[in-house]
Parts: sequence; C-alpha cells; structure tokens
Amino acid sequence: MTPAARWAAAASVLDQIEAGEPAEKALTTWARKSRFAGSKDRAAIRDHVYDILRCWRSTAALGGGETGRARVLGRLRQTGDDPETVFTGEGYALAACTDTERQAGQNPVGAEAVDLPDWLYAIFLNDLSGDADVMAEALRHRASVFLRVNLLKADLARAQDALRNDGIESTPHPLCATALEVTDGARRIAQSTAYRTGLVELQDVSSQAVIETLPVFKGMRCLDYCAGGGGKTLALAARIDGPVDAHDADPRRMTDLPERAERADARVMRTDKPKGPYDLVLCDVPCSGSGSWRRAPEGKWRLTPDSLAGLHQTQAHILDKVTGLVAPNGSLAYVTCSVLKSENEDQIESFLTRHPDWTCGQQTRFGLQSGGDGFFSAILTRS
Ligand SMILES: C[S@@+](CC[C@H](N)C(=O)[O-])C[C@H]1O[C@@H](n2cnc3c(N)ncnc32)[C@H](O)[C@@H]1O
Repeated sequence: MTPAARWAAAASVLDQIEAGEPAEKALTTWARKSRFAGSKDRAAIRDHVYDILRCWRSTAALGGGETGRARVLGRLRQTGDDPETVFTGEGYALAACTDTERQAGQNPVGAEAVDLPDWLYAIFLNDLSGDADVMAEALRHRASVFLRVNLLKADLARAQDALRNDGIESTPHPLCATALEVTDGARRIAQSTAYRTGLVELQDVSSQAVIETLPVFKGMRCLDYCAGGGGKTLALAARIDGPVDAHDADPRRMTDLPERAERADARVMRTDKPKGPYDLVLCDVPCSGSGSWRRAPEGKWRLTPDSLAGLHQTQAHILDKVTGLVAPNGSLAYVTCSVLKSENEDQIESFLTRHPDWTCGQQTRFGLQSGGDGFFSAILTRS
C-alpha cells in the first residue's frame, strides 16, 4: 500500500470508531476485509489510528470536523505534513481536499488543546495543579516499550545480549532495576528467543517499579487479589523468588497465566477463594487507567463521571474485603494506574477513616514524567 492509501484506510477505521466500534475491533474488521494489506501496512494504519485517538479532540478541531477524513486532515496539519501529498485522489488515496476543507479547521483551545474531555481537564487542574498540562501532554504521545528482565532466569546483560541476537536494542532504565527500554526492533519482541524463553516480559517500567515498593521477605505468603493477565503476579513471584497465589473476580482474565508462569519459571497458583492469612495482599484495583491512556487512549474518551464513581465504589469494596485476608503483621498494597487523586490519596484517606486500626506507611506516585505510565501505590498495615 502507498503511504496515502494507508491514511485512507486509517480514515475509514476512524469512521467506525466514531460510530461506536472499539478501536481493536474496527482494525481487525478492516484487516479481514483487506487481505491485500501486509503486516507493515497494518502496523502503519494502527499507528495512525492510535496517534489520532490520543489527539481525538485537537485533530477534529484542526481538521474542521469529526469524520475520519477530517481527523486525518487535522493530524497532518498537527504534525506539519502537507495534506496535499496524502489527499491526492490517486489510486486508493483519499479524494483531493475541497476548497471548503482547505479553509476549515481552527487551532484547538483549552481542554481541546490538551486532548481531554472538559470535565476531566477540570479534575486534572484540581488534582495535579502545576503538573496538569505536563501530564495531559504526555498522554498525547506514544509510550515507550519496556521489558522486565526475569531475574529468575537472567540478568540484564544476558537479556540484552539475547535480545540483540534477534535485532532488538535496549537500554536499562533508571526507574527500576529490572527494566529495559527498547530503543529499536520493538516489533520483533514477540518472536524473539528472549521473550519466548521467558528471559523478558513486556511490562511498563512504572508497573515494575511498583513491585519494588512492596515489603517482601523470603518465604512470605503472597496473594495478588486482582491478578488479571498476571503482569504483576509474575513480577512479584520473581522478586520474592517464591510462590504467589493469584485471584481475579473474572477468572477468565487469568487464562494465560499458567503458560506465562511456566515460561518464566515462576510459581503461581490460581485460586477462586483465597484463604488467608497472607503476609502481603496486592490489590492492583480496577481504575480509570488514566496513567496509561497513552497505550489505551480510548479510555480517556469513554470514562464518564458515573463510571468513575462506580470505580471508586469497587476500589473501596475491594479494600474493605481483603483486610480479612491480611496476617496481623502483614501488608496490604493498594495500586492503581491512575493519576487521579480520587482513586489514589482520597481512596486511602477514606479507607483509614473506615478502618482506624490501619495505617499507611508509604504512598508513592510514579508520574508520566519519569518515562513510564502513571502509577500509585500505598502500603497499608494494621496499627
Ligand atoms: C488493573 S486490572 C489488573 C491488572 C494486573 N494486575 C496486571 O498487572 O496485569 C484489575 C483487575 O481487577 C479485577 N477485578 C475487578 N473487580 C474485582 C473484584 N471485586 N475483586 C477482584 N478482582 C476484581 C478485574 O477483572 C481486572 O482483571
């Protein structure tokens, strides 16, 4: 496909998303109908779609409309590329711009310029004060690719050598001792020997750093109460070099966990009904995901005040429920990938009000400025 034909394909996928289709589904449907497209075409179209999803409001303002075509026009204006080289009307390219389109569009302002819904920008300004615009701006750009070196199987240097043999370049990241930032060859990771033999896992650097904040000791009993796909379960199992119980309200989310654990030489037991006491209960609770909207940008347009209020309730419910699983001298680690105060510090404050026999020893925020996703962790113990 020509570069212009890829933009045309992105415009049609964006129209499906505007009509309410989830991005991944719209991309898959397009790919099924377009067997002529190769893997490089699909990757380029995906990148265009996700770049525009991160900048959904500003591209519409700059392009003068909410169609896929207008957003592509807005995106090209945003990046300083000449729209006339894309809107050529030749072959499978988008039709040439009309005079009206050439004159349409305006510079985005306010929440539109930082690509947040109005109500969320107000919360950002309130919660993050001086950092609000920096955070919002970071969410408008692609995230780096990070790997966690599985210390059960390799050290950083060995993992880097193995990756290099498959054409993947990486560099250690200062935020976390297990993290490598991929600087070249990211698309080759899934096929690489290092990945397939469990030397490395794909995991954001802040997500790894959260595991480093947990109080651990040899031989401890650990439970990951919201294990999901098990990214943190595996990191925790590697950190303690011991077994971890994994639970999730939706056990289907843990389907791939045994295979991932085997590849990593990690000991993970899935459990429907965890039985305490545990020395550490990790609760990586469901949240807005606002710290990882660079990777999952649809989240920032789908979140509503009502759904956020529902998340607050679930988070408080989980915290209350797991207190009974924590050993008398044990710890409860509350984690979100959110930058919103209401899901982080406020949630801890109201927990401590409901449970005066608990204290919070340590709260850590990992900002987007450090290069990774935005994360929050709090370590709670009984007084
Ligand atoms: C943020 S995700 C976990 C991600 C995972 N820890 C990781 O690192 O890949 C939150 C998980 O909490 C689960 N969940 C939602 N409500 C829950 C509840 N009441 N009890 C336990 N798990 C719950 C969801 O199914 C989801 O898998």
